[in-house]
Amino acid sequence: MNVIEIHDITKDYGNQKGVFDVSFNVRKGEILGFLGPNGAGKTTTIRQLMGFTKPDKGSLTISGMDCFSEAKDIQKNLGYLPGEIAFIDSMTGDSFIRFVANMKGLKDLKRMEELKKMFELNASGKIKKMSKGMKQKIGIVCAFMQDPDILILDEPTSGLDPLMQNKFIELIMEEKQRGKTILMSSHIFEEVERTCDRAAIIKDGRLMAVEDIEKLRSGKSKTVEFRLDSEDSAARLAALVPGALVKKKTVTAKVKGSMDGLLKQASQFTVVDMDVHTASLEELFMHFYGGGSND
Ligand SMILES: Nc1ncnc2c1ncn2[C@@H]1O[C@H](COP(=O)(O)OP(=O)(O)OP(=O)(O)O)[C@@H](O)[C@H]1O
Repeated sequence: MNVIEIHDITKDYGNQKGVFDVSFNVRKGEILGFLGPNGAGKTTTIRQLMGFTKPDKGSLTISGMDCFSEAKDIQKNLGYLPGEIAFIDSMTGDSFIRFVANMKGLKDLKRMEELKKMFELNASGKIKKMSKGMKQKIGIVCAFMQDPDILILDEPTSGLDPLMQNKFIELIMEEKQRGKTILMSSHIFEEVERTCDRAAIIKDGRLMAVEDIEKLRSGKSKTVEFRLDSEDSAARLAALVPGALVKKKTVTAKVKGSMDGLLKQASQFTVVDMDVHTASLEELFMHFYGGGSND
């Protein structure tokens, strides 16, 4: 069952800016990573999901309700972490959190206290004097304290140090265990790899792919390097393997999927050494961005 549905939306800001013909869904209990370079259209899409702007064409629904006309009802059961939080700088962090809790009609503040403890947040000072990381923690507390079933998070770990990024990943995994549905935009592929079931990749306002993280992993290529006993053997092996490169006694080949064929070819020669390099998920990520190669 889909909780979030985006049907063929276009929001055209002119000059090729905006989002164009974007469609994807987030299933119940799923964590979907929304990835893309700066200016790709992640925030534009998220703002339409929040009902802040209306698409020029297409529709968005959350739990079957229209994101624009029924935004108020949707937000009763939704946690939202904006990319840039509109703080009231003269307030203390604690008074801001209480202000948001009041707005949401939240009476039980137990979860809020748990979250503050989890992120080691002392929010008693004025927001204007806080670091970006502290402000981000306040945003996280505000998004999760109501214990909503659906969460929309725009670059949730932005500004957090590595320790706090890990805490955030723990929190996300806990929430997933508890059946929450989460859409999370990110620049950090490792974070998406560790937490998400699927990734939707957007570039220049257009959706490039929606893939299972498992499938992305299995689609990665490996670079295999053989060192043979002679230059002659190396040249003969390279001639058997399409696309292989040869340099003196070394043969380098790229493989996607099973390595069996390549190993059988190499076993006809005397292999002195062998090295296998698996493309990192980040390399794969760059491939989707069009900024590198991972063929
Ligand atoms: N209100 C607006 N008017 C005109 N152009 C806009 C408006 N909002 C966003 N844009 C442009 O639309 C494009 C998509 O922006 P968006 O903020 O959605 O990207 P993003 O993927 O969230 O990027 P980032 O990772 O930098 O946050 C950008 O080129 C941006 O400048």
